[in-house]
This record gives sequence, C-alpha cells and structure tokens, in this order.
Amino acid sequence: MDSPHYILEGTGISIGYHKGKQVIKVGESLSFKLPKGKLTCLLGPNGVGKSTLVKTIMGHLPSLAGDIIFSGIPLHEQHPRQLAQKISVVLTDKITAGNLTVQQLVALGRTPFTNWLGKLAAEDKHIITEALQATKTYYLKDQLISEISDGQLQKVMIARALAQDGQLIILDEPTAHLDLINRYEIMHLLRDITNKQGKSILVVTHDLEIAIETADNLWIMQCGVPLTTGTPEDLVISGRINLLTTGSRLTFDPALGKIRPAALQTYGSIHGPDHLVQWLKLALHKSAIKLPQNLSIEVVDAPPTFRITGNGFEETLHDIQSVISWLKQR
Ligand SMILES: Nc1ncnc2c1ncn2[C@@H]1O[C@H](COP(=O)(O)OP(=O)(O)OP(=O)(O)O)[C@@H](O)[C@H]1O
Repeated sequence: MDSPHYILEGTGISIGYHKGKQVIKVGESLSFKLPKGKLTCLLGPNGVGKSTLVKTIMGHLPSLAGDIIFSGIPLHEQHPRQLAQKISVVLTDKITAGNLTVQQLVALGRTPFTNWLGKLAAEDKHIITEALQATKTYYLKDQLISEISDGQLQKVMIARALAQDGQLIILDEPTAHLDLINRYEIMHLLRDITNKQGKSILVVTHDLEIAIETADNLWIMQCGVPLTTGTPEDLVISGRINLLTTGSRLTFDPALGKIRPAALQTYGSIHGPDHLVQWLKLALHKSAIKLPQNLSIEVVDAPPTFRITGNGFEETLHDIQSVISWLKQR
C-alpha cells in the first residue's frame, strides 16, 4: 500500500554485484524510509557503498536480498519505462552531448513521455520552460552544452530531471566538481525544489556542512552497520553525527557546525567568546603549539585582545600571529 509519508522504503536490504557466479556483497541489513517532499542527503566514507545503494534504489541494480518498495509497489515489479517516469536521475558522469543546446538536453527529460517519434507536445514544451526557469538556466537555453561551465551544466542536468517530472529525484554527488559557491547554490536549489514543488530528493554528497544546512534528513552509511538516519539537528545534538569522523583525527563541533581537529579540545585553558577562542585554538594546533599547564589565555572582543597569564607574569597581545610568535619564543 502507498504510504502517505514515505515515497520509498527498504527493510533488510542487501546490495552488491554479481561477477560471473561470484556475488560481491557491499552492504547488508540496510533499512531506510525516504520521506515524501523532503531533501535527504546520503553521506559516508569513500567506498562504503553509497553509489551502489543509489543504483539499487533507482532499479539499475537488483538488490541481493530484500524488497525496496517505491510508491507502494516493489521495485522489481515495476517496468523500467514506468520507473523512468517516476524516478529522475542526475549522475556525475561526463555527458557526451556537447553538440546539443541546453534546451535540447533538458527536452530529453521528456523522452519517457513522448510518442515513438519523440515529438514534444505543447504541454512538454511548457514543462521544459518551467524547468529551465526553476533552475535559473533559461538564459542559457540556446547555448551548446560544450560551451557552459561545470556549475551551469549541473543546474541544466537538474533542469532535465525536473522536466522528467518524476516524484523522486536522485543525484549522485552533483557538486563533486564544483567550487564552494556553486556547491552551496546547487544544494539551495534542491532545497527550493522540495519547498516549492514538493519533490522528494535523495542526494549523495560528501559536503557534510552544506548537507546539515540544507537537508531535512541525513542517512549516514558506514561499513557493516545499519544506516543511521535522522534530522541533521538531532544527529548533531545527540553526537551521532560523529559516526562520520570515526577513526579520524576529526570531530564535529556542534557549536560551530563544523568539522574540526579533535586535538582542539585539549586547549582547555583558553577562555572567552567562542568564535575567537576557536580561531586561536585552530592557529595553535596548526603551529603544533601545546600550552604549558601553568599558562592560560583570556580572550576579549572588540578589539580582539589576548591576555596570557602564568606564574607571576602577564602579556597582552592584539592578534593571533603575535600570540603564536610570543609562545614560540618562550
Ligand atoms: N561494478 C562493480 N562491480 C563490483 N564491485 C563494484 C562495482 N562498482 C563498485 N564496486 C565496489 O563496491 C564498493 C562500494 O562502491 P561505491 O561506488 O558504491 O562506494 P561509494 O560509497 O559510492 O564511494 P565514493 O564515495 O568513493 O563514491 C567498492 O568496494 C567498489 O569497489
């Protein structure tokens, strides 16, 4: 039966590949529910199986065990053409359609709906224009794909997915080759699409900080254990977000909303406004300076002032560079 809350559900799913008679299992006992009309980000270390899970969810790979239910019906019972109408996919593979214009590429999103001649009806043309407008790529419509930037291409690929008008849009690392500003833009665009058009979106990404800022839900995938899921805020508050930094020298700082070196926690004798203290700790850590136990630093703001005190001495400095130099010379 179709769930009112979830577009996709899986219980006890095993994923992997068949290579001749050999079965290569990548993950097992995976259970998940993808909420309708929400933006969900799938995160996890390299090679853990995110793309494999996504290919399985798209119906491109059969699951090794367990049924994935899409819109109330097991995936394997749905015809590929039916699935192509309901699930839009944006992959990062370089496309070989450089001689198409932006508008022609977006029009390919309508392929599952057009007749065998591929003729676009007025309704199709309207949907294509809307998709170009929603992704702010309408001004590029007559430009060749080979003549636009990677960031623009990614937006055009999202426009194509929108033109396909599926209920679910899946993107595998859509921001992988983009600069910071474009990575933010793409994720905020996806946020907008869920808000304004009610689409359900699943994005594979390594951008934890942007995912926390934009997603409704996170799925955290780790080797050999079930998926950890929840809102970014609950995962941060409960500390479960640190599952992503297990085994590394990093930790997630909930106050800053950022990944930081775990070693910063050893600078317990620095006090003052959080933002200044954090930057000072980071600078000390990078210069490999450990604070002697008899020394403490009091930081005050406006203007930044660093008061270093120890056994009977006091030094007042006004920038982090001076603090570093002073500590190095001691
Ligand atoms: N076609 C394939 N046949 C056999 N094994 C594969 C195939 N594709 C991927 N794998 C293996 O499956 C495992 C998971 O790969 P996958 O690409 O799903 O990881 P990922 O989490 O998406 O990684 P990344 O973050 O690096 O993109 C890896 O060990 C990989 O070598």
